[in-house]
Amino acid sequence: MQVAFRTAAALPAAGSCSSRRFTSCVAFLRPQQQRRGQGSASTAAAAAASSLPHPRRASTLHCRAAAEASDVIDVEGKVVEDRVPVTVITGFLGSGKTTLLNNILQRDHGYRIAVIENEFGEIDIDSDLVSVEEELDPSKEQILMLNNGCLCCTVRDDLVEMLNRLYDRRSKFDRILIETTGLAQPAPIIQTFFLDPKVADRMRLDGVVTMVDAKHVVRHLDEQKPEGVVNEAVEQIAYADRIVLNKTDLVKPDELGALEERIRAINSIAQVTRAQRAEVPLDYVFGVGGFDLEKVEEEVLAAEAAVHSHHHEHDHDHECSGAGCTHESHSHSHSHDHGHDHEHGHSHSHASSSGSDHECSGADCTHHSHEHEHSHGTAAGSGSALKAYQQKHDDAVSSVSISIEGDMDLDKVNYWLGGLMEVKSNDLYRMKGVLAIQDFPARFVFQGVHMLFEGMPDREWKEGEKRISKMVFIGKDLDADLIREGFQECVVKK
Ligand SMILES: Nc1nc2c(ncn2[C@@H]2O[C@H](COP(=O)(O)OP(=O)(O)OP(=O)(O)O)[C@@H](O)[C@H]2O)c(=O)[nH]1
Repeated sequence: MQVAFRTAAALPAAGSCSSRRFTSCVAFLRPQQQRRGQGSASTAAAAAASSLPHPRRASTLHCRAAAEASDVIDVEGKVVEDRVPVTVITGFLGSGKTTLLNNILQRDHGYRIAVIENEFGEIDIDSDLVSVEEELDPSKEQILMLNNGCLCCTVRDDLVEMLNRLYDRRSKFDRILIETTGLAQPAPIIQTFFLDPKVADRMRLDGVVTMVDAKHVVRHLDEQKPEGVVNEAVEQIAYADRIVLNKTDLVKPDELGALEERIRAINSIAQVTRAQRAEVPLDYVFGVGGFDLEKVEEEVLAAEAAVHSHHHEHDHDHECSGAGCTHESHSHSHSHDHGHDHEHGHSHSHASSSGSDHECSGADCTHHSHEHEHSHGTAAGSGSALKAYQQKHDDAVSSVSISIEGDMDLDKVNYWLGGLMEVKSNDLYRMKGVLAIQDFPARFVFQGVHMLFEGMPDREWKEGEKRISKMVFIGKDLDADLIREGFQECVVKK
């Protein structure tokens, strides 16, 4: 049996990066680091910083120090996670959240699961649909209802209270599942697990699983909302760690690729799987570790691979025969098929419903002038290994993935990333990255949600391994060029 004791992780001294977990080496923006960096900071970072209201970034960034105090360290010095894993199931109305929940609860997995259902209105319908007993029974799942509004806004305090009440009966369950309403915005729910100190200390957000209705998702994604009003369907995809493209029986098989592509363009980090009746393996939903720093690298790599294959696919399915058509100059090459939803009278703003259908035959064909805004940033940077991609559909929410070879200047990264977060925090939904910092033998991994940021040194760079920094951002109205430029400026000049 392992002996465990609690410890508070010490923050490193200024400039040192020796502790296992630390919050000050990269992008934690101690004011003195900002000032040091300011003189030599990048144009992009300087531009970003010039619009800062005041230089108090350090206080707006979330440090994991508080949560670190709850880390349980075993005798060998390893951190043992003792917080309760929580899975959030979200997805638009009717996408299959309750079906997934039922699937999970009916399986013989051995977990004791506490379920929090969130239902609009006073009449609780969903709990009737969930086939478990409500009575507290240690061997059964329990269902707790939050009926007086949407989890994402009006009842977040209720959620905190309910989570804390649940924790008092910690010995009776192993995991918590939260099913949101179909109109929930995931951000406030996610933030609850980081912002409320008690909850952060007791619970660990394992992952956000988003159900997507293959039949109707395009209609929801394309829905034009008034200025300032969130498109919940887009946001639910953007914040996801795992996406279930459900109800595949209701669309033609050849439409699924385009749907996945549309999803990946919004969120290149999340895994996407197809399903009918929400039938997915349990480990697709549990043990996701979507907010674990230890998993950042694989997710960043997967996001990069997704972007590559997306890029590659479209290089193939686009044919131009016109003299004036040069693929290199195209800002789009997507092949969306939005046609499947037309039975609902849906129309969208794309000039062409399908990039793949499009043939260039005229001398004056310039794809990049098409009304729809599909763009890939291409490899850029003179001689550097910098690559940045942005897939921009009409959805303002997209993923930007950057990878760059060469050591980064810590002060500059701090300054740039802090500036970016300060200026774009509302629009920066999620980000993950692995950085090569000058003179640091270990890689630095980080992840963030809006202004919440955590990072730590990871394994050491191996002998002969290329020191490549990679980052993925998911957000709204992201300027890929500006992000790329700012990041490029952080590379140590030789
Ligand atoms: N054809 C088909 N129907 C499905 C599938 N998955 C779920 N359904 C049905 O779709 C309807 C909505 O599913 P739910 O699981 O209740 O969806 P939900 O996301 O919980 O719905 P809300 O609570 O209204 O947000 C139900 O009638 C399900 O039986 C599927 O893969 N194919």
